[in-house]
Amino acid sequence: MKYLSEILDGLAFTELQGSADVEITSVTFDSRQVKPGSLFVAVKGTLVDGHDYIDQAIKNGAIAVICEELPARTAAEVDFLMVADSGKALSIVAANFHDNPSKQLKLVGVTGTNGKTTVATLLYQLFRDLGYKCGLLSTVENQINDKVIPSTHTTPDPIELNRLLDEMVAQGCDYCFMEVSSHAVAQHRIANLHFSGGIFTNLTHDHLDYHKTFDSYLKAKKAFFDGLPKSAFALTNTDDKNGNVMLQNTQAHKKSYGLKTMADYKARILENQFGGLLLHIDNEEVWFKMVGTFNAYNLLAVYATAMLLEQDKAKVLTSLSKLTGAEGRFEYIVAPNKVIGIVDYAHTPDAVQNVLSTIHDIRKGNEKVITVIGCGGDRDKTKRPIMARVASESSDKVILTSDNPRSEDPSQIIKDMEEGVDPAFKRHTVSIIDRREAIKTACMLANPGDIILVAGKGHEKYQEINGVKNHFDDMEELEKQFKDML
Ligand SMILES: CC(=O)N[C@H]1[C@@H](OP(=O)(O)OP(=O)(O)OC[C@H]2O[C@@H](n3ccc(=O)[nH]c3=O)[C@H](O)[C@@H]2O)O[C@H](CO)[C@@H](O)[C@@H]1O[C@H](C)C(=O)N[C@@H](C)C(=O)N[C@H](CCC(=O)O)C(=O)O
Ligand SMILES: Nc1ncnc2c1ncn2[C@@H]1O[C@H](COP(=O)(O)OP(=O)(O)OP(=O)(O)O)[C@@H](O)[C@H]1O
Ligand SMILES: N[C@H](CCC[C@H](N)C(=O)O)C(=O)O
Ligand SMILES: [Mg+2]
Repeated sequence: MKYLSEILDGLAFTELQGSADVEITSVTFDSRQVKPGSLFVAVKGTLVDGHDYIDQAIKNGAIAVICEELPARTAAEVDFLMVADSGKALSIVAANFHDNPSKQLKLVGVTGTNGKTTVATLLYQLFRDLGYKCGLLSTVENQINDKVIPSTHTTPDPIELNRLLDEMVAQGCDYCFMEVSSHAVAQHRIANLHFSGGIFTNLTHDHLDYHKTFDSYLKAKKAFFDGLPKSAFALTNTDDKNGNVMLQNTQAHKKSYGLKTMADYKARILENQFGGLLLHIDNEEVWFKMVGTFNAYNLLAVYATAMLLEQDKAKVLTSLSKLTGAEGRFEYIVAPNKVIGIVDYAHTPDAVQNVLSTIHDIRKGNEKVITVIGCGGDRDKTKRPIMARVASESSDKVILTSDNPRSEDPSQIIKDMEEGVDPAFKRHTVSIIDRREAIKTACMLANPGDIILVAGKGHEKYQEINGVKNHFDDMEELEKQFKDML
């Protein structure tokens, strides 16, 4: 419980109706979650306008409302505060309600199109191994020390986010490593958090359904770096085309990492094979368990962050060399007949390209590469033909299938993908709507030594069709098929 005046600290409001400094029991932006004594923040969303639910919030017991437009008639017993942007206001009141927990932790955010989960998870695993109490907020799961909390978003809403950070403080955490999605920046989910550092991995095509243009997608990512405080570090990948752009307007300490260009933290790949990576990193040669050039970038970003957080170099490299990263990222199994199955969360054109290039780099001879891939429904449609083109050009056989169709017709999603396949590659591309059947077919087509890539769903344990999430696990499907492959 907190007094309204405490929760409003730092919030600029233009008009106030009612003046009682009431006690607030909870803060919410969803009228359905309102309880007696709640502060309701009316936010204009992508589907509906929270202002239309103010009456319902009051009926459910709200005693204060923050909004951008005052309703025609306001209830006398309720405090109304008018603000320019309710989304921003929400992040301020959510942080105040929980006593600004981000200021009591060393909070490091990771942004970029690909690699956020991998980098944040490796940092969490590394700092746990170094003996610290830590939190993790990621696409796969949230963690507070060893407690696992299921995650619904890559970056939670401001209320959930501050609640989790508050619990981390209560559990004595020193650090929190979190993913910062572009949606989160655009929707002010991370506004008003105090970061000790920011990491940029890369920027390639994704989420154009939401951001409309690549430029506004870049601006959302950059806004995170622009907002970092002077005391923080801003660590960028200088090999990425937009790596230096990210640093242009930040007041944080500018730091860089890269494999190719001049950078503060450098690494070179000496060996890249199924068993792992041998890197020349900051003048040391170290074997890592993680595979592929993209993971060399992720490992280097993690190493640089650990150095910026003043950890011991030798301990960091020893610990990092043992880690395997997040679930469903280049996870592989080998069948009794030596067919290799890889599950990877590649769901952008660049990620598909990277994972297939890695497979080509590390396969021993001319083993066939069979790719099973789909694209999510109700998400960026423009990436569908490109993902299919990339997959067909870099595989010996491609099975186009369903990912999470959500509310869309799966056969239409597959048609959108087929449009991208060059006629020269059509012969080795088939479409099978049922993902289970698609994986089974890939296994039937594979000869000993061949490599099957099942892309797009990684760690996900469900397939969402028409609002229903049915149990589905790519690795489990591969394991079922592999058992009988003698
Ligand atoms: C498109 C999008 O990002 N939507 C997010 C957004 O919802 P919204 O504001 O559009 O919600 P809305 O349904 O229009 O409702 C508007 C307001 O009315 C309120 N309302 C609504 C109904 C009602 O009865 N009463 C009521 O008060 C709602 O609580 C809300 O405040 O804000 C919500 C709270 O933060 C999010 O849960 C929701 O995520 C949806 C479910 C989603 O799918 N988001 C994805 C695209 C997303 O955010 N992905 C990124 C990562 C992508 C990546 O990994 O790269 C993520 O960070 O997870
Ligand atoms: N540094 C990287 N550069 C390019 N591709 C990468 C990189 N790291 C991982 N990938 C590819 O992208 C996929 C997703 O990786 P990861 O989950 O770490 O990214 P993410 O940014 O968290 O994704 P999301 O936006 O869905 O949360 C991996 O399975 C791999 O195929
Ligand atoms: N975080 C990503 C996940 C995509 C994963 C893919 N399996 C899909 O459902 O589209 C997104 O929201 O776009
Ligand atoms: Mg992620």
